[in-house]
Amino acid sequence: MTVLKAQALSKIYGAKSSKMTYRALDQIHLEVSEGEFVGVMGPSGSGKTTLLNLLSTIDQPTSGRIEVNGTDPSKLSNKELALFRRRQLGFIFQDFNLLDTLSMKDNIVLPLVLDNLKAAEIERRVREVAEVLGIAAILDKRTYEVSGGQQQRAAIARAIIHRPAIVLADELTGNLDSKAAKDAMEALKRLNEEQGTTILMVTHDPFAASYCRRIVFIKDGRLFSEIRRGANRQAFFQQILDALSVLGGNFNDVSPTRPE
Ligand SMILES: Nc1ncnc2c1ncn2[C@@H]1O[C@H](COP(=O)(O)OP(=O)(O)OP(=O)(O)O)[C@@H](O)[C@H]1O
Repeated sequence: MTVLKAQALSKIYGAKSSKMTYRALDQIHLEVSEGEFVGVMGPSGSGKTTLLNLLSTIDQPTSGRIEVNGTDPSKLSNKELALFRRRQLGFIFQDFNLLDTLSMKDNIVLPLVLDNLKAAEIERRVREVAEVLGIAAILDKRTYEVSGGQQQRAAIARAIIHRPAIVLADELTGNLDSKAAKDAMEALKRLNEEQGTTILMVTHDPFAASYCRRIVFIKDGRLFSEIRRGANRQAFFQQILDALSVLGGNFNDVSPTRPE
């Protein structure tokens, strides 16, 4: 089943009346099926953030259509859109976006509290996701008492606890050291393989990307190429580096020597 469908998506920044317009995305087609783990890569300025902002309904396309689970968010009222975002989408950010005043557990359960789930069901779900993400022991701690890696895994728990149709992640390993990045990616891989969580992740990082099952590359706002992982992640890592070198452009964060 197709969870996310983007058809002929274009984004032009700048007012139509002004001469200063910029075509950041040009006729992007992208379909993500249920249970897929898709990476989006491309040089700086290629349009990755713009694409993610459109898919996450933070911004609207200049032309083209988006559907998530059969719903076109542009047809929703503001109130319906807020509900749609809260129920159908899960977000993971580079800087975790956890609330410092709350415990890890209170951060994680926020989407369920907003949806008025029963306390016993909330408790059951938080235990379940904390177990999968290896953060059961730190649920009562605050952000400043745990590592960046643990914060990111708590943020992943918050992104999936309400069982969204798709999880959208933006440079989720960008603020993590290599060990924490590996832990976060292994956790996402487990969620994808064992629970069928559908994930779309924008990243600069070939190591993080090697955990995806499919990667689409964009350049100058257009789809450039696509690769799929076979059984071997190491081989896929090399394939990603090769694809990036063909793509060209500026990849400041690429570190091909990162330890496995
Ligand atoms: N609000 C805006 N107004 C005008 N131009 C913009 C705006 N946002 C982005 N752009 C331009 O659109 C292009 C795509 O930007 P975007 O941030 O989507 O790229 P990116 O691939 O995410 O880059 P990076 O990897 O550096 O984060 C860039 O040339 C950028 O300068």
